[in-house]
Amino acid sequence: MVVASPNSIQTEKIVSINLPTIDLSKERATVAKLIVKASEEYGFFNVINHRIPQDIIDNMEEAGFDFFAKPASQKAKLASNYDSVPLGYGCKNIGFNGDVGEVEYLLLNGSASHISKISTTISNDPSNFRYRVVSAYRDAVEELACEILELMAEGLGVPNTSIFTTFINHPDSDSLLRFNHYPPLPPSLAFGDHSDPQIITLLRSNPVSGLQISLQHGLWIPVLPDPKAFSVNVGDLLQVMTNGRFVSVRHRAVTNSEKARMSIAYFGAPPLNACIVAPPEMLTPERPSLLFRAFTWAEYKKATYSLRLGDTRIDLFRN
Ligand SMILES: C=C1C[C@]23C[C@@]1(O)CC[C@H]2[C@@]12CC[C@H](O)[C@@](C)(C(=O)O1)[C@H]2[C@@H]3C(=O)O
Ligand SMILES: O=C(O)CCC(=O)C(=O)O
Ligand SMILES: [Fe+2]
Repeated sequence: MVVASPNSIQTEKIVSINLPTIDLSKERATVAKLIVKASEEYGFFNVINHRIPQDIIDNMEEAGFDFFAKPASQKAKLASNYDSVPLGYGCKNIGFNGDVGEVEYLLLNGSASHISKISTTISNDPSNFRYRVVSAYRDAVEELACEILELMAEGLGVPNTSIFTTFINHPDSDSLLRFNHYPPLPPSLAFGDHSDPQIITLLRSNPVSGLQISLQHGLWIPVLPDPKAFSVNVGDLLQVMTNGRFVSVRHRAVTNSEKARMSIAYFGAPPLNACIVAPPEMLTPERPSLLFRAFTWAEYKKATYSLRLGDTRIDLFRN
């Protein structure tokens, strides 16, 4: 079905299709194959029966809504530029290079000092916020991300099935958590077209639409929120490590007039010094040579932050 896009989102077409939903409780080899197929065809899929306890999700969502309901002056105190990354609170500005949108966000990294600073400002019960809310959520989604990455390696036939998980399991992994809050506004672009630079993203939102993915230039597919599911998308690094078999899909978020939307994203990233390169098993008769040169996550991250949101940074690393 093709319908006209909202006026303020220019002239692109919005196309509805059913994206793959993968039931993690089904037979392992079948699940692994389905995940590989979805990662190749869409770079994006939903997982259900993920076994993350609902109270861990509810506590995190409640903390997010409580935070965004605070006065602007209080939230603004949490803006920070840590290690050249815009961590903490941001409103309408995305990154350092002039990208704007109707989103306010809270970006957290795993460092104890950062979460501890944020916790004392955000919550009257910092220890509860830090350990029982944020850390519990992060541990749970990280475990789910590892399960999915193991299934991907199995489905791809890579003998070392922990090839991807070792990066995000690592104590120095550079993973991030991000709350995005979209106020109810006439349909407009709130978080512009981009791909996620890391290995894998696990995203969920309250039951309000807004996320769209692009499989073909100019065609946008709305992703309907499913309260039972986590949305999973392939990041740039996983596209590189699968030698282009998996696609790091471009996506964006739009506002709607009726309801506020809040999404929570986990970006699974390797340690800064990790070397990113496709393993030999990814070389096939169809792709006999490496499409991307080897690089470290530090190099890739530097390129990411020096560019605009919508830039295709991965192209800088092609052979
Ligand atoms: C404009 C930018 C914001 C961003 C860093 C960048 O320079 C380009 C990529 C952006 C992005 C998109 C996915 C994630 O939300 C994010 C945290 C990331 O790792 O890359 C953001 C960055 C950000 O908002 O800091
Ligand atoms: O809010 C959303 O659905 C998308 C957010 C997103 O793409 C991001 O945080 O990188
Ligand atoms: Fe994203």
